[in-house]
Formats: sequence, structure tokens, C-alpha cells
Amino acid sequence: MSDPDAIDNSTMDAGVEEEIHACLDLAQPRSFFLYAGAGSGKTRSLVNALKEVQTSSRKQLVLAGRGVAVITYTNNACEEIKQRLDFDPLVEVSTIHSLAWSLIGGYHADIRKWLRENIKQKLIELEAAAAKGRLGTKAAEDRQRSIAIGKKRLGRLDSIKRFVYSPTGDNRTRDSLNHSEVIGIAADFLKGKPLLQNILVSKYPIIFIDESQDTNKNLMDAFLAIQQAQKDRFCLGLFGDTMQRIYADGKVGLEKAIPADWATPVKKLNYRCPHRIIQLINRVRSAADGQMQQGPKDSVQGFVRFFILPNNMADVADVEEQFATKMAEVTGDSGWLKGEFKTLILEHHMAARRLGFDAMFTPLYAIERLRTSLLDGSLSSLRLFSEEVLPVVEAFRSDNAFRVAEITRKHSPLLRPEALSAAGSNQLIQIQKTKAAVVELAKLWNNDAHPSFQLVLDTLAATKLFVIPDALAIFLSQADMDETGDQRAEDKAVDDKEEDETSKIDIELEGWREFLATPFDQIKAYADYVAGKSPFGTHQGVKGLEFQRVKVVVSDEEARGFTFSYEKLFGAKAKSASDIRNEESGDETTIDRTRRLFYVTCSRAMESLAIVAYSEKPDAVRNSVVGEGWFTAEEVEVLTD
Ligand SMILES: Nc1ncnc2c1ncn2[C@@H]1O[C@H](COP(=O)(O)OP(=O)(O)OP(=O)(O)O)[C@@H](O)[C@H]1O
Repeated sequence: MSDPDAIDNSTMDAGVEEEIHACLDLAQPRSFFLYAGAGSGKTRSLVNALKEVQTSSRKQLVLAGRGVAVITYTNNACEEIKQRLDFDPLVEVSTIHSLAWSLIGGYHADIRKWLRENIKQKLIELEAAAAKGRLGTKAAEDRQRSIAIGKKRLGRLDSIKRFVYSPTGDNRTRDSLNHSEVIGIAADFLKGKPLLQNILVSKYPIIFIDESQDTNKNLMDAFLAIQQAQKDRFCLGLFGDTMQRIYADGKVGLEKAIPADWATPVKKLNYRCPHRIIQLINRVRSAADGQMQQGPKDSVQGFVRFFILPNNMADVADVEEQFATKMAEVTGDSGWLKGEFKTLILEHHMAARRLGFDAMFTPLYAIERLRTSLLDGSLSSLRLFSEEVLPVVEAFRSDNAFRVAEITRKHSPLLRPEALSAAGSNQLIQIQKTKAAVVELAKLWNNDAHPSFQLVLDTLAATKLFVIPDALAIFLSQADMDETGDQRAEDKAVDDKEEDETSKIDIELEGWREFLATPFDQIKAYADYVAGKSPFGTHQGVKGLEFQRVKVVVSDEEARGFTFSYEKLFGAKAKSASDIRNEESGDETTIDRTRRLFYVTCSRAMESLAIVAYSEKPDAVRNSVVGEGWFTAEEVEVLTD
């Protein structure tokens, strides 16, 4: 319930939009940095500023063939802004990677030169490290491999006439640049080529950068330098929140780099979170920069709870279920009982474990090259199972003959027009063959069996129901492998060998082999997770999003990472020597980084928030979070196993 006696603060941020709009005068542009915490409506301010440009400067910009550029952090954010502006071509919304590539894409000779210098420099560093390091270790092996790859790439550079790059692809071909190279090249070119600066500023006299705290630091430095050099004809508008810098790439101390002549409007209201959560995030933030927010007068009070568990709980999914019941009791909100809450985990494998697809996921996630496509659901070897096998088996088992026919018509080579015309007058036989293949496949689940991916794959090969991708063809038993499959597999191996090192291929093959031995039934939970249909998200992946009810799970032990340490943030683990050194020299520590991540996750909640923390020392965690004034003693519960 909102507090009827609270002071009306609804106009608190009223002047901010006007202050931003005043900066957008093309005759007298002024750059600005918007100070605004979580849930303060930065996206709304950004869109409003663009609408202001649409009304006040459209004609002038269009006549001069110019526009406004907006750099967003993700493709989703990009789409959302485009949509809110009705896809107006005046505003060029892109991710930093596509903007960077659009700037440098035509300079092939300069790119070659940059790469040559860059690779040479890396080789010098690697060789120096190799001379110092111990032999026979994994690091030494990796170094030698990197040296060999670097030399090979250097040798090939001159033969590449045109470089290619896809901002959303994995850029594996010889002539492709990787993501960090494109960012590095764009930053260096923008800093070193006045011509490119002029092209950029002439085309886009206004550039907005969203999530500026996480924008690559080299590029941010380049933009800041351009702004300084061209301040009379260029407006750089930075949106974002320094407390929400959660990627290593972002510029540390961005707020300190803002020149004195910029406008620095401040938003103080948080429209998303209820009062209790605003109070919590203000406390969390107080150790960083002390920026305080308020909720609008009519916001609700909201709820927070902090549950602490010892590490090594056997069945985390079961244990964690009870917290939803507790939250429903505390809040009186049945959404918690209906599973209508978002669970934020630190690493994808924590979701895999809770959703029951960790066996199939873990071996593939270990292969670095596959990670992006594994997580965005584009791995073709898995799509065979999730988009062809799973739906056809589900349809068959629920007696949905229409759906079976639909899927087989779409995906089965047995029903392709060429197969049917080759069958001539025997088309009916071909259709029956397809049906028999589906029956054969579905039989694998008879008697409550749980077939492995390998068994499913072998059955597909035997019946030829679906096309088996090259990457999997090599895992068929010899009898199932037709000549083409065999040949394709060999070609691929040779090609890959040339591209990379044998050991990498061996690791990859081993990963696939391990995957194939796991139960096929895990595919559904995996497919739902990567399609964003599961109630799970990662701490970093939910940046910018909001949910009614949020459960944040923290477990350093399960996360296996080194970047963050909740145990340190919650006082269960002492600072390391390097934390103390960093603290003394004013550099950021693991605790600072973790605090920011915690701020991001807690501030996603619109109504109620549950934290579930696993710890080596549950009592120390309780004492710390209560002692810091983050939670009251009544809001914290320690559970023992
Ligand atoms: N002026 C406003 N009045 C009412 N609601 C608003 C206003 N501005 C934003 N909101 C709402 O507040 C919520 C937070 O807005 P938004 O997501 O833009 O915040 P943000 O500053 O980008 O947050 P974060 O940095 O935490 O991701 C959204 O639900 C949005 O619709």
C-alpha cells in the first residue's frame, strides 16, 4: 500500500527532460551525461530526446542527409528503441559492433596494417611470457598454440583482399575479424584518423550511447576525444548508470572523465521498485557513490527477504522451492506459488542444474567455440533434436497425426519433392516409409525408456527420417554412415585442422561424444531456456529488464567464477591481499564489482524480492547484511540442512 501522508515528489525530475532537450540544438549543441540510477526511466528519457529531435530538427537533418545515431548494448534494446520510434530512418539505432563495422568496413588496407601490428605485438608478448613461464603446464601449451595460430595468421594476411565480419555471427573464416578486433580497430581509427571523425560527426551530429557505463572503454575514450575536438558541432549524449557497470570492458570512472562544460542532469526517482527495495539498493549503493533515490509518492511498500543456506545442499531445486511458499506467505501474493517469478542465477550451468538439462549442457558448454550458439539456440546439431525430433515425437505420442505430417513434410528428406518424384508411382510407399520411420523413432520411448541422444541419432540414420548435420555424422556407427556423410565428415576434419589445432578438435569431439551419451529428454528444458521461455535468467543477462517478483540466487561455489565474490560482499570471506592492495591504491576490488552486480539484480524487482544465498558461513552472512543495515533481522532467515 502507498502512504497517503507521503510528500508529493512527482515533479522532482521534471526539469531533466528539458535540460536534455536544450542540449539538442544543432546550432549550439551541448553534450550531456545523465546521472540516473536503476528504474529511473533512462530509456524513456532517451526515447523522448529522440522524439524531440524528430520534431525540432528533422527537416534540417534530412535536407543535409544527416541523422542521429543511437548505440545500444544489445540487439533487443536496439529493436525496442526502433519500434518506439516507429522505425524512423532519421534515427540509426545499432549495437556498438555494427556501428564500429560500418565505420571501418571499407578500409581493408588499413585493417590489414592494424592486424599485422597487433598480431606482431601479441606474438612478442606471448614469446616473452613463454620464455619466462614453466614448461609442460596447460598455460604453456595454450601459449604455444596461440603463437602457432598467430604466426599462421600473420603469414596469410597479404592474401586477404577483403575482410569480413558479422556482428551477430561467430566469424570463423580466415578472412573474418573477431568482435574485439573490430572494436579495437574502430577505436584506434577514430582516434587516429581525423577524416573518419569528420565523416562520423558530419553524418551524425547527435550520438546517444545507452548503457554507456559498459561501452568498451577504448571506444568511449575515442568518442570523448571526438566530442572535445568537435564540441561546437557535435552532441554526445551518455545514458547509463555507473553503478550498473558489470562488464570488464566498460570505462572505470566514466563520471570523472566528463568535461566540466557538459550538462549533467540528475534523475532521483525510481519508478520501478517499491519503497523497501529502493531503501535496500540505496544502502547497497551508499558504499560506492552515495547516490540516493526515492520512490514516487504513490509507490507501494514492497517486500524483501534474505534466505541463507549452507553450501553443498544436495538438491537445490527442491530446497529452493520452499522459498516461493515463504514469499507467498510474507507478501500474500499467490504469484509466488504459481511459479510466476524470475529466478536470477549467476551462471548458465546453475539454470541447467535447476531445470534438469545439465548433463547435456555441460560437455558442450565446455567447448568455447560453441558457447555463443549453444546459448542463443542456433547450434544446428541441437536444432535437429529440438526442432525436428522433439516435436515429431511429442506429436506422435499425443496422436496428433496432422502435426506429425506437418513436421515431416517440412523437415524430412523422405518427403522432399525430389524424393517423391523419384518414387514415381510409388509415392504412397514413400509416405508409408516416413510414417514407419516416425514409429521406429517413437518406439525408443516405449516402456518408459529414456533414450540417449546417440540412440536417437542412430535411429535417424537408420530410417533417414531427418538430415544429420555434418558435425554429428562422424558419431554414427560405421554401418549407418553413408558415403556422403563419411566424406563430409572427413572434409570437415581436414578443414578444421587447417584452421585450428588438432588438440582443439579432439576436445570438441570428446565434448560431442559425451553429450551424445546423455538422455535426450533434457532437450526440452534446454530449448525452453535458450528461447527465453524458462523463468531463469542470469544476473548479467537481465540488465535493463524488470519483473514483478524476483528471486536472486547467489552461490560462489556453484558459480565457479573468479570475477565476483558474494562471500566477500556478505562478509563471510576475508578480503584477499590484492583486494587490500587495490583498495589502498583506489582501484576497484572484487567486492566493488560484486556490489554493482547485486545492485543490478535487486533493482529488477517491481514488487517483491527474495535473495537465496549459499555460504560457507551462514551466520557471518546474516550478521553482515543485518549489521550493514541492508536487511532487518526479521527479513533474514538462516536455514540448516
Ligand atoms: N516518468 C515516468 N512515469 C512513470 N513510469 C515511468 C516513468 N519513466 C519510466 N517509467 C517506468 O519505470 C520503469 C523503469 O524504466 P526504465 O526501464 O526506462 O528505467 P532505466 O532507468 O532504464 O532502468 P535500469 O537502469 O534499472 O534498467 C519502466 O516500467 C518504465 O515504464
